[in-house]
Amino acid sequence: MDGSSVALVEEAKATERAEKTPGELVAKAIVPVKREFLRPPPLRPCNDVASDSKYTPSTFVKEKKSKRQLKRERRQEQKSALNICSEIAKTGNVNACPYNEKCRFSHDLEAYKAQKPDDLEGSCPFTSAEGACPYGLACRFSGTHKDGVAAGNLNLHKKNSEINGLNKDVQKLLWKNKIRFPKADAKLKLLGLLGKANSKIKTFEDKGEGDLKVSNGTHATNDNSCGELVIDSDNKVEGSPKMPEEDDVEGFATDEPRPTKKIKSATNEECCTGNADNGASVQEKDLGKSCAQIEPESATDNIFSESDGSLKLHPREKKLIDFREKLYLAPLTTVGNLPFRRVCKMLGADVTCGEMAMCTNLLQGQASEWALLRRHSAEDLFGVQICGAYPDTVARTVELIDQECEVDFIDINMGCPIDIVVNKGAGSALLTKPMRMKNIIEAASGIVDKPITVKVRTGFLEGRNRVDSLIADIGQWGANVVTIHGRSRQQRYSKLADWEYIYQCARKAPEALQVLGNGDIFSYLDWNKHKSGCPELSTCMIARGALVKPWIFTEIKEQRHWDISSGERLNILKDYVRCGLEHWGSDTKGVETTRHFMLEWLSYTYRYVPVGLLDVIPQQLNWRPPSYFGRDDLETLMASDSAADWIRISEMLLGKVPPGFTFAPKHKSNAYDRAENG
Ligand SMILES: Cc1cc2nc3c(=O)[nH]c(=O)nc-3n(C[C@H](O)[C@H](O)[C@H](O)COP(=O)(O)O)c2cc1C
Repeated sequence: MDGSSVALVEEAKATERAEKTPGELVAKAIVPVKREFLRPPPLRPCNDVASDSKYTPSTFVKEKKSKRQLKRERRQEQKSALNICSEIAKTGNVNACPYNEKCRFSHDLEAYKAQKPDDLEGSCPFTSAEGACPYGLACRFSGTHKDGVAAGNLNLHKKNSEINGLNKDVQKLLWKNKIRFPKADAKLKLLGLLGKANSKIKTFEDKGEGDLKVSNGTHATNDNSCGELVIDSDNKVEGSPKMPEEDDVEGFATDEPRPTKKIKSATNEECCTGNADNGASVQEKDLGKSCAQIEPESATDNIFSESDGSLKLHPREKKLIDFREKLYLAPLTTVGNLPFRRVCKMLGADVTCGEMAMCTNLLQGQASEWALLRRHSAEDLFGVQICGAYPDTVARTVELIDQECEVDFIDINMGCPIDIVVNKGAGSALLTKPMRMKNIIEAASGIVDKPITVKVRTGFLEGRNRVDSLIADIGQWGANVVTIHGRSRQQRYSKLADWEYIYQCARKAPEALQVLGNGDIFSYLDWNKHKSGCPELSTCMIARGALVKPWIFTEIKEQRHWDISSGERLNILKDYVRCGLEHWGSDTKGVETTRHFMLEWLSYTYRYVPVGLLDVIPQQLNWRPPSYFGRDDLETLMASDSAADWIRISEMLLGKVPPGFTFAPKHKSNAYDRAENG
């Protein structure tokens, strides 16, 4: 079909839509937009945002480069004028860097200044903070810096607002496999789970879970990824954004490659590795004694004290959290990053949770994975989510997080549907292995006083729901909360969430186990319906509803449909940009990382149709928006499903994209039934 015939077909479809009654549109899951706002869809070669626009050239899939080649290119890029050494940028003094010519970054201040793009509009996000901007001359808002104020310390800035950074010393010990896990191992031994047959913890050379990479792009791990991305010189997403301090702040984790030589597992098999048969009968005092016999190689090699009283496996007093009525923003890989969570907090979310982090990657000290555990001071009720296939990996991760991070609860993802996770036996695969599920929950909950929560789907296979038969056990095993996403793994996002089944499970749950429902909540009426439909539910979790309209939390709190204006929506994006620049940095890299994640988010926000344009209120999450005009140009732009228009929005807030810019959303939001991580 040529262009003009496509246009005719589209126009005919639009006319047909305009002739349908609101009821007929709803029956077809199309948003019933008032007739006067409808318009024919703009002409595009195809409806796939990834191939849309001049910004996404067909060369998007690049040839695969070897690790060595990538490393060489990275080094060259670091030395180029684009990447000024942070010490020099901070002070403006070319002699300020203690590494001199050994520094990996450019010291050519004049060349840097010559190529530095003009400042962006707006003011530096750090100017109101104590001290001055930690990015100094490299800040894209440096013109707004106060003269004569020395650049601030990035670490200090972050310390004031962000916690849960991985300590560099701990990271090195993790790399060397020299951290020991007395609580986890004692508990595993007690449960008879520390024997070789059960232990799946691998050394770095093992190509097991640790090499987990996710093919569909929703979550990739080992070499920088998982939602926190690094943008390379072409601004193509490669992995996790390197937190600035990973490079240059003493004491924080780094993305430097781990040592390659074969490392012996520090687990003392004789002492701590139990025998699967005898574990359950081992006496507590014997456990304590045998573990205490291990001589750490040096005092600093063993960060956990051997005389830790917690080795005594007395049942712990859990610090319980009452989730009732609390508005819970779901864990969301990639898009549920710290700046997004801050925005949701501003708009009324009560509970936030980090993006899913893989246990094996955390245990290997991968900085990009640890970045997923970061928490902002605004997140006053915060949990992290982990995913693992075996009790030992999960229990050790829980012990490590308990030791290293400040979190209010730890959630175990037992619902992740993506193949690479499921194929390793983690995520929703656990729904087919109740014994493994039991062992994981018992081991994890037995070693910390923080609540252990689990997130599940209804079951693995369509029509074979499992959770109702497990729910009493889940409580018995030690979980304090279970969140049920009302779909099976097989179902992914197709069909509506089965809330009747969620209610059934909630009614069967023991009193001590709080049950949270999850699926398709998109308005305060959805929320009210589930809360009143099943008083046994403690609360509900909101995922895509918050992505598409983060003000859903305000709507629920204020019990209204907010006919939000495009200007108000833009202000929310501005807040995100400010939080993004604070988190990822106000230098070029930080700006582009912020842009990248904002674009990921914008690949959801266009699905919102303003209340004032609707024939039927409220909009439902599974309805597809037709093409329509907004009440002003900005509203029309915000309704676009084109990546080029999302980029235009980003340019309103973060300046022009660099030459050769490409963007394709990780989660293709126009594919309504794609699998995500939960
Ligand atoms: C982009 C995206 C990322 C997600 N990442 C996670 C995750 O990291 N962990 C998780 O348990 N669920 C994840 N999920 C699933 C959601 O938390 C939630 O269970 C699911 O979307 C159903 O809720 P909803 O209908 O409100 O969207 C993700 C969902 C989306 C759309």
